Amino acid sequence: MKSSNLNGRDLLFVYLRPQWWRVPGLIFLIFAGIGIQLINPQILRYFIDSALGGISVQNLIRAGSLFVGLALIQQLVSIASTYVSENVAWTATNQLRSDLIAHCLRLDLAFHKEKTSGEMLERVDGDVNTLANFFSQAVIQLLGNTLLVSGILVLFFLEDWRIGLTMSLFTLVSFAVLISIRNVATRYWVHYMQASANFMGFLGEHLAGTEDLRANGATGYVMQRFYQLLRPLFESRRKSSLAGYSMWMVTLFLFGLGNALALLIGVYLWNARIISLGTVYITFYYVNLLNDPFEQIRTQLQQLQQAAAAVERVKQLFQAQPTIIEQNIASLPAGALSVSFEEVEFGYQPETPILQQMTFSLPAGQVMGILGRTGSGKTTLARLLLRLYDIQSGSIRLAGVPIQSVSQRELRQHIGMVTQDVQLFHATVRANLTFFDHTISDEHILSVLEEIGLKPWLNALPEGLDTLLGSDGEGLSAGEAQLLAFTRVFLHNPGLVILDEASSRLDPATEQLIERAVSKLFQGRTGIIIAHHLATLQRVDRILYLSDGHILEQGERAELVADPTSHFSLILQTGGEEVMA
Ligand SMILES: Nc1ncnc2c1ncn2[C@@H]1O[C@H](COP(=O)(O)OP(=O)(O)OP(=O)(O)O)[C@@H](O)[C@H]1O
Repeated sequence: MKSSNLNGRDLLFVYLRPQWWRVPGLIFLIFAGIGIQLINPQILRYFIDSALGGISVQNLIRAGSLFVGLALIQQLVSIASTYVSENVAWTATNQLRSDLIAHCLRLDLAFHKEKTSGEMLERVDGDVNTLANFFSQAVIQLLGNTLLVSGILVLFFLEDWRIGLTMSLFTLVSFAVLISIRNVATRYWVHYMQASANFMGFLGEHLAGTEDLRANGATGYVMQRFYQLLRPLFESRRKSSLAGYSMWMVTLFLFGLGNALALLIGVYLWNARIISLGTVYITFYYVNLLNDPFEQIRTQLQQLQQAAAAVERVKQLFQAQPTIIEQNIASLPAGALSVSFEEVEFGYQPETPILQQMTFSLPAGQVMGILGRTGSGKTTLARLLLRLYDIQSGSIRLAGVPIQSVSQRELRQHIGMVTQDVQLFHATVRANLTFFDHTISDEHILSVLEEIGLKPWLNALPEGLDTLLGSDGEGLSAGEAQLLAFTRVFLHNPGLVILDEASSRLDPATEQLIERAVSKLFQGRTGIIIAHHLATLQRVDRILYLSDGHILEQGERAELVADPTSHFSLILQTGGEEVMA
């Protein structure tokens, strides 16, 4: 569904329109439910007045049964309308959810780096849930309850104009009082929600970082911050609970007042022989029937505001557009790809350049090692090759083809990247390796695992390829996680592989496995290694030495080694730890 250029109301219309055929049924159910609620007390009046008038027990039983039967039907109608409205709401909002997720996945990295994952969850799930709740309950209740209150007031007038007038005034005043105190309670509630969001954000971040916090002895600091956040949480919660309680008290008082008024006027009119005892009773009954709709209209009005705000935020999210414009006017050849950068300039913010005057080339099938101090731009260079960001000027070509003329999909198919921080999902080993691509056969996966030396690891797993991995690769060593990432690349078979080498030291056995896997990975492919160990550079054909976003030195490794004045030989002589960080 296309939703980017819509205003808030249109957005709702687009998603609710396919549900239109359910609307007449829903309206019928709402009217039926209200009708029964209004009619049923009339049977009570008949019951009371007839009992006093000396009617036969059989007729009384009949009236009683009718009352109970109608009450039962009313419950069934309310179940049916809830069923239909939940269906309307969730079918419409599930479509909205899927469109939002698909839209977010299309947005580029720059957008996602700007938003925290909590914020995205709030947009895609929290706001859409608010809308779903609004459509499933609020619309029905708001509409139904408004009709019910109006119906009750009309019935009061039909009974006697004095009852109608008194009760209409009572309704208006009560409603005004409830709305005005609600504003006070809402203010406290907003404070509490903010304090709670701060607290949850803090908790989430620190629980995720438990390992580092404990290793660095920062638990005391965390506890102190915890107490600092707990205090406002406690205070705002107390205030908002008190405000909520006071509202409840006011509501109770108002209904006590309503009952007293109904009794007073009822008794007065009965004494004057204007109405029957049954009418006194149903006046009393209808006043009590006002209780629920009042309470619900009040909360539903609040939900209406929340839903309006949610629609606005969802609409804004839809309006965010990818800055990377897709073109599909060229394709890349199969096999190893040459890489060339010409006069590339790039900054995450255009006014702050990160890579400047970057010109180098790497022939197809060769391996280039990139080294440089931390922050020199190594990762940025890799991101540009994958076109996660667009450059400000210059050109990047693969096999002579400018990368912006190739579709993102094709680019991803021809480039494999292994980062230091391997993302693993809470799914089977198979799904983690194939990224849920069912066309890759188990035989193929097993042969690649064998080739990479991960077969013994796989054999030790309880259910082989079907074993579920913990989220975030829990239970895997950093080396194993990297080997799994290598397997992904092998299965995918790209022509260019970018490897951000693990900077931490691995145990010698894993190191050896990785060494072997890397050699295989680069066979018949072009390779770029962001190197963190000098030893790694022994395997490369070319060197690119970055400093502060510039190329300090580049060339064939053998030539640079042979030249004693080169920066690279200097690093080799000194061990060069600081540039290999
Ligand atoms: N998403 C981003 N937004 C803004 N600036 C960024 C972003 N990512 C990196 N930078 C900045 O770009 C510069 C180059 O960073 P980059 O990560 O490419 O360096 P690096 O050489 O890979 O460093 P390291 O070896 O520590 O990974 C740094 O100054 C960094 O602060």
